[in-house]
Amino acid sequence: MSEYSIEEITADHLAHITAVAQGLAGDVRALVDATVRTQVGDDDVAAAREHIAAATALLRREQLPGAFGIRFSATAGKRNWGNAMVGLRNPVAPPMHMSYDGEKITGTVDLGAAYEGPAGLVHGGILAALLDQALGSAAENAGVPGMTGTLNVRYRQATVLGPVTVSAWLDRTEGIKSFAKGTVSTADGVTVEADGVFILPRWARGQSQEDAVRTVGEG
Ligand SMILES: CCCCCCCCCCCC(=O)SCCNC(=O)CCNC(=O)[C@H](O)C(C)(C)COP(=O)(O)OP(=O)(O)OC[C@H]1O[C@@H](n2cnc3c(N)ncnc32)[C@H](O)[C@@H]1OP(=O)(O)O
Repeated sequence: MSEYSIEEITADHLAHITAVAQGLAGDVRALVDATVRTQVGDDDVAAAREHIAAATALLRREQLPGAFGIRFSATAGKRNWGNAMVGLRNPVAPPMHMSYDGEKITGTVDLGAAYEGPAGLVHGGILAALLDQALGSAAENAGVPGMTGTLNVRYRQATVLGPVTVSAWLDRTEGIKSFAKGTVSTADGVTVEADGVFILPRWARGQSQEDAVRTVGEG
């Protein structure tokens, strides 16, 4: 799995690149929201597109050959900055901010117009993705990581666009299988429930638990 790598990084450099990455991703998220909601005329859209094309060309001057991958270092621990749900450097990620309280995980995220499904409501696929991430992270955090084998999602009531809380915890393990559960909540209460099976893949079995977390972990 060449997309996992280990690198040395100083605390100062980490602080610097964190700020740069968060700034850029935040700017692009703002651009996406502005794009969804803009009501300006054609001339302004054309002018904006020129600016966007110039910015894209600037960023393309030096690119990674592929995805960001997952990088480990002594200073930063695991950096999954390209992750589609939590990636610090990925403007597609809402992003969900994760916090850990023992084996319980809480993700907070503010879902704006870019995440709409039904009118004014969050797209169901986005909610499933957030739950996948949180449940997988709960298994990983409990030391029993795995790839998502099955994820069951029950949409109990509509999730209005806006602030959302995702909760996840490990329910039980059976050998190399971890069973995790979770919910999505808003001011309306629990809107979505999920349970999932996370499986340590064959190629990671036989490694130490620490190495398995390192090589299978993706959250
Ligand atoms: C570090 C941490 C991470 C941390 C994670 C952090 C957050 C992650 C969040 C994002 C998660 C993702 O998106 S992950 C990406 C989406 N998922 C994937 O791409 C997974 C693709 N699928 C696979 O790679 C594979 O099918 C696996 C790994 C799921 C299983 O393959 P395998 O390893 O060959 O499994 P195998 O030996 O045949 O079976 C082992 C046991 O699992 C059962 N089993 C096999 N497949 C499934 C299944 N889909 N659903 C249920 N159960 C299954 C079998 O019946 C068997 O049970 P028994 O007979 O032993 O009882």
